[in-house]
Amino acid sequence: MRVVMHICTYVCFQVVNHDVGGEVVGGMLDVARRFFELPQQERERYMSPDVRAPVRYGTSFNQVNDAVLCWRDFLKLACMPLSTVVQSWPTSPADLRDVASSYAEASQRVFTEIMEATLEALGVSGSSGGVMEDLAVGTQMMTVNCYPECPQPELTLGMPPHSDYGFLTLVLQDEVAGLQVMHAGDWLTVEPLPGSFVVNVGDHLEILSNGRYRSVLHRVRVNSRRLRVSVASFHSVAPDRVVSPAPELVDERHPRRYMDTDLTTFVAYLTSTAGNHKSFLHSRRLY
Ligand SMILES: O=C(O)CCC(=O)C(=O)O
Ligand SMILES: [Fe+2]
Repeated sequence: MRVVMHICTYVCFQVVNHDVGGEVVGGMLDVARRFFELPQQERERYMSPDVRAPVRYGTSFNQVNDAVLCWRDFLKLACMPLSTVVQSWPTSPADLRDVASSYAEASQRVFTEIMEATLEALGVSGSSGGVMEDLAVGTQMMTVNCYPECPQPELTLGMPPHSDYGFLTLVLQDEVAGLQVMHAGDWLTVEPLPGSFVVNVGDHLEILSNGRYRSVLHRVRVNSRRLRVSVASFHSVAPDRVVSPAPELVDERHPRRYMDTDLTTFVAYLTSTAGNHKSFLHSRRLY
């Protein structure tokens, strides 16, 4: 695969010309749409208060803590190890398991390729405690988002400003704009490029890179005209695996900026607070 990257802003980029077939990305958006068209009772079977559940349907951002609800429904699917977790995924639409597992595999493949290039660019490839090996047996969570048409879009958001927790997030958006990233004090809309992946730097990469790469603050706006669907795939190491600044990137001129962290600490943080903005990451900062 030859990845061509279009730098759309300073803080995130879109990948086009990847080797994931149109039927895989198109199929994923299509089955996502059909899932959200299912009767409410069918979807509600997957509701769970347990944020660690391998399949979880819900609404808003963090339903338990949000003071103001967001205009969004979601289906979260754990994707690793795929052959085990797929058994708990929804059985309806009938092709969801097949289509979503092909998509999850493709996304993990693209992630691995971009992550290898990223480590090389940082000068930590082949070392840093075998991060690629840890990622190969790490975690992948897929969030399928649906933002219905909203009669008063100026009163709410699809998602509040936040950064993602993992190393990189691959976002597949349909043709409806809504995702915005913060750059130099302004919200920039990431224009949908059909079939492309938007790649966001997450908190774990900010920590690993000792702040060379910054996780991107982003939000989702809703509109009154068209429902929007997106699929975000979050990639990280296993929940108990510690993420720390790569030793190669810490020296006298670049002191260590972050405490060690792991996914378990992040989940505990999320269940205790609204977790908006970059608050989790800031809680891991040393100065
Ligand atoms: O809907 C989008 O474009 C982005 C979704 C997102 O930021 C997330 O699921 O964390
Ligand atoms: Fe996000």
